[in-house]
Amino acid sequence: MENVLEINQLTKAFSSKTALDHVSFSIRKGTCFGLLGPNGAGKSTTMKILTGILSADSGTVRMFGMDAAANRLAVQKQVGYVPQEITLYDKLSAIDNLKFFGGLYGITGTLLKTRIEAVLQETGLSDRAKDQIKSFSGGMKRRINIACALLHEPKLLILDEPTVGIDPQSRNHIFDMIRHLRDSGVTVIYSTHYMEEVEALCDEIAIIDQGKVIAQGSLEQLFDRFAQKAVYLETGKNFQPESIGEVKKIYRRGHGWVLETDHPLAVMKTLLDHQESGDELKAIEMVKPSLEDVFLSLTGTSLRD
Ligand SMILES: Nc1ncnc2c1ncn2[C@@H]1O[C@H](COP(=O)(O)OP(=O)(O)OP(=O)(O)O)[C@@H](O)[C@H]1O
Repeated sequence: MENVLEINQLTKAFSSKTALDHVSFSIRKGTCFGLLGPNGAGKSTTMKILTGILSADSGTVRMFGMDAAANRLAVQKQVGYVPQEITLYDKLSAIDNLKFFGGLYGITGTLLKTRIEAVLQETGLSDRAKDQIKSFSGGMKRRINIACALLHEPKLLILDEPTVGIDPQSRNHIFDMIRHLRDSGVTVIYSTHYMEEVEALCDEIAIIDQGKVIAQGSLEQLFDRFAQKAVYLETGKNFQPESIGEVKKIYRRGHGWVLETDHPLAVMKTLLDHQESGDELKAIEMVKPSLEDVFLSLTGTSLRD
């Protein structure tokens, strides 16, 4: 599958602060790509370089097969950007905001009318079209902000932490919109510091920390490479966890034990065999790996810190 975006060795510093340190990744057409990292990792800086708001100190960006710096206008026409800060006119209605942003993209007349109807439908806010933005919840404002970025039917949609501080209903709506766009062939870059969002939404992920991409791949690849596999079990009093082979580490969790192992199936079989020989087994399951485990194993710190 063709790459919509190829970033190679991107660097950016603000005075003495290195924001991006040789960042490279590529994104395939029609995928949702998650840029995951803590505050200050460099996510916004990367996105601002992609949209031409900032220029990189060094490195290259290729978009749709073109050098982005040399073909800024041609590239920009195919990119929709939803910045972290909501940029709407509070005193204007949703529809007037959309007319304004449509004008910025050079869309006018019947096409503008059709596109406004389409994006309002996509955001689920058609019935609020004539209401002033100041009467909208944070989540609804965010949805209109996304609608603005979709007016010109971009092939690549870049969203910078779009769910910070919004209600669950709007969040679910945004997720549905993104999935729908992705399924219709739009490529999406989604930045967040919420691991659960990346797990729910993204096909490919780059984990960024202190300006560096520290891991990249699909969820399965990241779990496979970086998350410790484990088995959780609850047993009767006689259980002696030390007696289980192939276990690297054992610790208590809730009413049971977590057994870290590179061979969870073999450990589960051993445990089930033990049960046949009289040990009381109340629960046994594989521990589902998470991006939190991946981040912890890569950096030694928690993303939630
Ligand atoms: N205009 C600027 N001037 C000085 N430093 C900046 C500027 N913009 C970003 N930085 C610094 O660059 C680093 C990366 O910031 P960036 O905003 O890209 O991070 P982020 O991952 O998007 O985090 P956040 O979620 O907090 O926005 C941070 O240390 C930040 O303080």
